[in-house]
Parts: sequence; structure tokens; C-alpha cells
Amino acid sequence: MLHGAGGRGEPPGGSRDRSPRSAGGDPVTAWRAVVGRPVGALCLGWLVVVVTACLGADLLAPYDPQEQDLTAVYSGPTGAHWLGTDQLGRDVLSRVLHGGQVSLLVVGQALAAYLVLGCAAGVLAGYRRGWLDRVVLRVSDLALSMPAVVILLVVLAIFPHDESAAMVTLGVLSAAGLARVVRASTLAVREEPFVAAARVAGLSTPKVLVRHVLPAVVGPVISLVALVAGSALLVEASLGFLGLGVQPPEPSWGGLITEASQAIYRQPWLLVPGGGVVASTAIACAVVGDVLRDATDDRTSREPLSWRRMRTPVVRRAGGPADDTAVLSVRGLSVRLEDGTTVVDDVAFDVHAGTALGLVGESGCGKSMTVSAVLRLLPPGAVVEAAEVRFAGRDLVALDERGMAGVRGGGIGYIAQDPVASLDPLFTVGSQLAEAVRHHHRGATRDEVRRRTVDLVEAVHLPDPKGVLAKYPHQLSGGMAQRVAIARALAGEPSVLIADEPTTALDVTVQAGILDLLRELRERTGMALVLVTHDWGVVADTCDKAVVMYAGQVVERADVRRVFDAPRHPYTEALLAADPNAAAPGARLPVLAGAVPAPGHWPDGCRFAPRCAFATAECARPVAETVGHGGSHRCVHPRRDTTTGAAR
Ligand SMILES: Nc1ncnc2c1ncn2[C@@H]1O[C@H](COP(=O)(O)OP(=O)(O)OP(=O)(O)O)[C@@H](O)[C@H]1O
Repeated sequence: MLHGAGGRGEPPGGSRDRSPRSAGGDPVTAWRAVVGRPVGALCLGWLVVVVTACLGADLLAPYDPQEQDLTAVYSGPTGAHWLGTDQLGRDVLSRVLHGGQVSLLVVGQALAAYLVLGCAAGVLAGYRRGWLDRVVLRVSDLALSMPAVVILLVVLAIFPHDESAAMVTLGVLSAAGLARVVRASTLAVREEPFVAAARVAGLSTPKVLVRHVLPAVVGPVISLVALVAGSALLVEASLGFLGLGVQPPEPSWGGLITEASQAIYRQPWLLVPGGGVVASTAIACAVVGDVLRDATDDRTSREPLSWRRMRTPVVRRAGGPADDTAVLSVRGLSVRLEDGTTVVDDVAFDVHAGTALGLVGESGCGKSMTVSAVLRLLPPGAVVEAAEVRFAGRDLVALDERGMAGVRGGGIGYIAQDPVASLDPLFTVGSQLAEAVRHHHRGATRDEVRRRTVDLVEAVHLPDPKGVLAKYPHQLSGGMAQRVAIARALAGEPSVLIADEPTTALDVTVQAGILDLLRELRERTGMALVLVTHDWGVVADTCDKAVVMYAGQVVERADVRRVFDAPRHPYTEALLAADPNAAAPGARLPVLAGAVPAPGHWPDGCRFAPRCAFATAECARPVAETVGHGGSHRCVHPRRDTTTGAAR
């Protein structure tokens, strides 16, 4: 049966632009990717030449495909017959071109059935769910389990030599695979806020499907169609070769191969034109499909910060020495994007084994970029500069890409902002956890991998581990998905776990459960935690130290208790005052007016000055970090240190 392959990949690590439209669903981008790769362009060019030549056979073929010349049988290539002649002296080039018309027509019929049925069933099942979804899944299971060749033989027994009937049947049977892929893409896109918004806006279901859902699945579909076209062509040629398809003297590519095989000792050359055109066209379809799949694969193109886009260059710069007692110590870390804007500026922090560090700040302050820079998982074109990133005694700045690949997941685990989006909708939890276990425990037996996946699910306290392993990501609640994401991050037994907003999308009770789990894992394994958050409640509950970021810089760093009791930077103070967790019932919640300036528009002096109630002319000068009393701040008018009484 003809199945398109779905690529597998490591989980994405980023958070920006989750729209499936950018998930490689854009056909223009996909075709550009094909043309941009020499092998893709070559194969696409070959397909265009073959299809055009066959469609224009009436004009291009030098002879009538049936015209015989018994004085020139088995002639081999000559000036008059470029590809030679066959046993009846017929021109082989003309027969290849006309035969291609027949073969491509029936392949086209198979693809039409494949596309119409696969897309319609997949979109309706994924969008409507319920009984329709169950029926489509059962029917596709049935179709996938049926031996396609036997069914084709039955169809050809009922409709002798009717290649169209056989190929349409093939398309229908193969559509089961497409329906499943389209269903999975539709399931993902139907939960997108823009689809919900379209529904709320009153768009009818067909309009929502055509305008919002179908465009998102176009990318995977065209790559599958190209892959399936190659396989269908081979099936058509095989039917012709077996004498079950188009009958002589009508030319077809399969028939040409049969005729050539009968004259293999007399004129071996004859096998080259027929066999060559079938093989090269099928290979070209497969290569184009493969390149398209790479270009449209969610897992490679969805996230700018994906695990696959990890060739972020790193440049060493001058800066203070790392703290050797910390498991992760960062000094002078900056991130510059492709357009030259700096989004993270000279950040430093330390995390010790068994402790938790909270990276706090408003949205856009550079928290996610900072942790992504440590892992070197940044958007294409971004550059990391660092004096030192020391992890477990190793200098990560000196590591090449191979070395970093070993650190990711194994040494430093990462949990992305959106746990559901980081799980592949096409595979069960079990297969995704097993993939992570196999990656980190090379050589583990099947039983060991299975045991370890169950252990991981148990470690994150998910009830009924076997049931959970059999589930697909869309069957998990947000809290379950987050626990699965944590389990997968634990597969490599990391010594540092970075969690980017691990509780943002969860309700309060589930949030508390996840934080308890992270705390318990830290205590049990001695792993260090870095939590990226804008929620002071998470910092208070889970962290030992806090690093407050504003406009790409660290503005304050101290023990959590100290930050809560006596914040030194006015930004920290204002952020704490605006924290709803600490608000007095009935009292108005103070609001921090204004917004974080965008990168590239940062003031020269203190970046917080335009929003600061205590700013003076002094603040227009660059402000250095002041270190002391177990912390640091970057302010010329720090708030009173109530723990010592010092104004500065
Ligand atoms: N892929 C990207 N391309 C261009 N700019 C980006 C990209 N990702 C982030 N930025 C910019 O970098 C800056 C820092 O973003 P970052 O995501 O690190 O902030 P954050 O503090 O983690 O915010 P949030 O809590 O919203 O994730 C922002 O101004 C953001 O617009």
C-alpha cells in the first residue's frame, strides 16, 4: 500500500509563532525549499520535462507510436530513431512519450481518488470528531490492514485490463494513510485560537474548513502526494509488465518493459528507455516528496527555537570568571539577532546543585532568549556572545555543535512553554518517551526501554502509566501533558532542568501539583532547576534565588526571601507590588504603567528610568551593577535595604 511517511523529530523547544500556517503549511515556502536544493531542483526539473513531453507527445513524438518499419527492427539508437526501435521497427522514443500519456493519466486518477478521499475524510474526522472520527479511524485501520495487491488483482479480475479501475482502487486504499495525517493536522489546527475566533465570528463549518483548516494541512499533503505518485507509477508499470494493464499494441511504460524483457538477449538496450523513464520518474517523485516533507515538517519548521535549528554560533568575549561551585554558571551572556538587535545584554547568573533559580520579568524582557542561548537553540541568524557558560565543570562556549548536542537533554533538560505543542500529535506518549529513552541510553534493550518509560511516567505521578503510554497527545489534559513533558525531560537524567513558564497555561490546582512535582524531583535527584516565569507565586513556592530581568538586562539578583522582604531595584519593587498573589482583598492592585521598551529602543542609561518613580538626571548615565549583601542590583537610587537599614 502506498503510505506517505511522517517525519519524526526531537521536541521543539521554543515558544514563538505556533501558528500551523507557519508550520510549514505554506506551499510557496515548500516549493522554494525544493528549488533551493540542487537535488530537489534537478528532480523537479526532470518531472516537469517528463510530464510536459508526455502531454505534448502528439506534437513532440517523431513517429506514430504504432508505425512499423520491418526493415529496421531492434536498431538501437540512430539518428533517425534516437532511442532505437523495437521488434516491429516502431520508434521507441515515440512509444515512450505516448506510453507516458497513458501511465501518467492512470497515476493522475489514483492521485485524484487519494487526495479527495484522504483530505475529505481526514479534515471531517479531525474537525467534527465524535462518531465520524471513530468511523474514519476504524475504516482507515481496515484499509491499512488489507493487502492492496490482492484487492487490485480482484478488481482486475472483475474489470479485465481496466487500469483506471485498478488505480482508482489503489488511490482509495492508500487514502487511509493520508486521512490519518490530515486528521492529525486538523486536530492540531482546530484548537488554534484563530479557528475558535472564526467559529465565534459565525463562519459556517465549510468556510472555516476551507479558509482556516485546509491551508494548514496543504504542506504535508503535497509532500505525501509526491511520494505516493512515485509509488503509484511503479504499481502501474508492474501491472503493465504483468500484462494486466493496457494491452498491446497500445504503448504503456509497463508494456515497454515487458517487450524489452522479451528481447533481452537480442537487444538489451531496449530495457534502458522504458525502465529508465519509470525508475527515474519514480525516484524524482520520491526525492521531491522527501524534500517537501522536510520543508513542511512541523517539527523542523514550526518553531524558530526548535531542537533542530541548533547551529547558533557562539563568540567568546571578555568577562568575569564563572563560579566553580555552581552546576551552571553564566557570565557575560548576550544574544544578537539576525537584524543586529541585541535582545539579551551581558546576563550573568549561577545555579547550584539541588537549588532552584527563578528568572523573573515582564513579557519581552529576554528570559526565554537567555535560557535558549545557554542551550544554543536560537532563531536562525542569532549569535550568542558569552564570557563563560560553565556547566558541570565544562566550558560550553568552547563546545562545538556535537558537544552541545550531548549536553542538551542529557546534561541540561528543557521543558518548553507549551507542553502539548511540544508533543508530536502523530505518536503515542509511549513511543515519544521511548524515543527519548533510546536516545539517552544507547544499546538499551526493548524491555529496558519499556521499563524505563513506565518508571518515568510513575516518577511524574501519572496514574495508570500503561494507559497514559497508549494515549496520543490530544487525549491528555494540560496538566497531564506537562507531566509527560517533564517525564521526557527526565529521560536523560539531567543535572539542570530548565522549565520555561511551566505552569502558565494551567489552572491553579494543577499548577500547584506541577510545582510540587518539580520540588520533589529536585529534592530526590539533586537536580538544579531554572524556572522562567513572570509569576511571583511560582518563585515564592519553588525557588531559592531570583534573577530579575528588565529589557534584556539583569537588574536584580538575590535570595528569594531577600527579594520579597527588601527588593532593591525599583522595578523589582513595582513588579512585586503589582503581583495579584500578594494583593490585599478589596484593595486596588497597583499597576506598573508603561511597557518594556522593545530591543533596539532601549534608553542609554537605566532602561527602567522612563517608567521609574524615582528616576533623576543621574539615571541617564549607564548604570553598573552593584554587588553586596548576598545579591546585586543595577540602580543608582536603590530602595532602602531594610535588612541592614542601608540606603544603598
Ligand atoms: N524568534 C524571534 N525573532 C525575533 N525576535 C524575537 C524572537 N523571539 C523573541 N524575540 C524578541 O526578543 C525579546 C526577548 O524575548 P523573550 O521571549 O526572551 O522574552 P521573555 O521575557 O521570555 O517573554 P515571554 O514571557 O513573553 O516569553 C523580545 O523583544 C522578543 O520580541
